[in-house]
Amino acid sequence: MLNETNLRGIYVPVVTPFSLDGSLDGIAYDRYLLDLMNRDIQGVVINGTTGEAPTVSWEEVSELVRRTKTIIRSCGKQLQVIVGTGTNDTHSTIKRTMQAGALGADAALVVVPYYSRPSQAGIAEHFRRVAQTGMPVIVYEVPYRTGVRLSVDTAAEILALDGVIGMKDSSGGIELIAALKQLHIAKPILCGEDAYFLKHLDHGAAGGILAAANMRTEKFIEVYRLHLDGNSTEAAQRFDSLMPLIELLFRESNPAPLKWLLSHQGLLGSDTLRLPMMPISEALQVELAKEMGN
Ligand SMILES: O=C(O)C1=N[C@H](C(=O)O)C[C@H](O)C1
Repeated sequence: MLNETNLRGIYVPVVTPFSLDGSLDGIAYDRYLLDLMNRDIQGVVINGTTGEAPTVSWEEVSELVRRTKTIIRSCGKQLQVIVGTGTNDTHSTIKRTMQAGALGADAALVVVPYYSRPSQAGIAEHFRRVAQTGMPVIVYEVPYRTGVRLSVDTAAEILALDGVIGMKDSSGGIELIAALKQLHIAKPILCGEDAYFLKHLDHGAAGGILAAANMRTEKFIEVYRLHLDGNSTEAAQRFDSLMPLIELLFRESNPAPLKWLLSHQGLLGSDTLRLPMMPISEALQVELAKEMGN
């Protein structure tokens, strides 16, 4: 199980591979995950934004968790498995969070409830109830997707809950992490906005959940370690060299560019997405291939 001490380092949010007919491609998933096993990451995140959570059924998520646990075990690895269980309904979020625990997940990534635009009190109550499940909970703050922004006070209140072990900050800036660190919040905050990774580390982030770390994983790990060792100039140099890739991967909706690259590299059988997500433009394909040197 994850806790507030071991939630740190680089986590890779995994894509959900689909066959050309749109069904889950378990064979491609196993191949892709086996390739990730060769890298020195802290863990994987299933059913995050990168995993196309809105169009993946809970049965499919369960299958991905089972496959992931089997592969990690067969490789003799100790990788942490975080599963996205958040919905915009407290009841179903609690149910999924408990089911993720039963499947062997180490923590649940719970997005701030989207679409309904609940009050700050409603959001805090949502997390209080989910935290009572006993599953370690990571709060996922991504206001440009949810339509509602956590206030600093609400974020601090939620982070103070027993059972909430940390936060993934995709708030689109440094204001939230800076304010929480000013309040001496000790629970780990992971960067969830790739372009801000270095800035978040500068403000005390404990690591990152970064879609771009599917590519050039070792370089992201180097940035993290160099920064940890106080070698900020070298960390900045390494990070600068990652910025063109990050910019391309987020130029069109994540994870479409990443899926295209993974299929271009032969790790996925196709770059199929489920509607309303669409494949990337030809212009971006050309730029991505050039950036990756193939
Ligand atoms: O899959 C995730 O979790 C991530 N989500 C962010 C987003 O696209 O909103 C980006 C981050 O790299 C990983």
